[in-house]
Amino acid sequence: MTDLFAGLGPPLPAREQLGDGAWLLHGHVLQHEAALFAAALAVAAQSPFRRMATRGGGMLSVAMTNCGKVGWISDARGYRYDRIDPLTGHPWPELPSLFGSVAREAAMAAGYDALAPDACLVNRYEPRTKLSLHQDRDELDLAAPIVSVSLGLAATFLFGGLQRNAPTRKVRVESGDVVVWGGASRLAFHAVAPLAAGEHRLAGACRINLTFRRVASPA
Ligand SMILES: O=C(O)CCC(=O)C(=O)O
Ligand SMILES: [Fe+2]
Repeated sequence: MTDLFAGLGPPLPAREQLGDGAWLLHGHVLQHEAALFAAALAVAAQSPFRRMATRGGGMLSVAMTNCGKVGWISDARGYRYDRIDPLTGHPWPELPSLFGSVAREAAMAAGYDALAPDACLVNRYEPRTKLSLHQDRDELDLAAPIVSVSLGLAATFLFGGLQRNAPTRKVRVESGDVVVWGGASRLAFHAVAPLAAGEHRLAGACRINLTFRRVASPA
């Protein structure tokens, strides 16, 4: 009998461990893919994607926007969170309710308490753009995990250790995948390799990533 699945390799596990307290949840939000993508576009219709400057005088290659109580920004003064979008002069768009429920649930699926995000950074990667090795460390609340949702073109995500020079693990992240890191891995270095060209049925030639964070400690 012909094996229809011959050559496809073993099926991916639902949950792949990337480090202590760090998990890649394969296809975890695939059933919400279209709605999440539409909600991200609605956010960008209010607060457009833009490339941000860096303190060093450069520019991030990835275009970004935010929704939630506070948004992450970078400019000549450095990195910080702000309630106001400097481009529009208005508060960032509200966090769509689907974003809140997905972040809450994905944190729990990775073994954390429900996450109540007060910030969502929306990154738009076009072919050849990348995110260099960094830590997410501008948040006051380091007890809450980071929940990162991939949509659109697949990318190579690099997950390292607590030191910049620690070896990194490279994993492919596809639309609908979620990476959650917290606890002992909360300050792990991570990066996104330059995006390969391609065409995604929903997103076209780009990848959108939603990074949900708890910036302020709960009152
Ligand atoms: O795009 C990703 O997968 C990671 C995003 C990220 O690390 C960040 O926005 O800080
Ligand atoms: Fe990050």
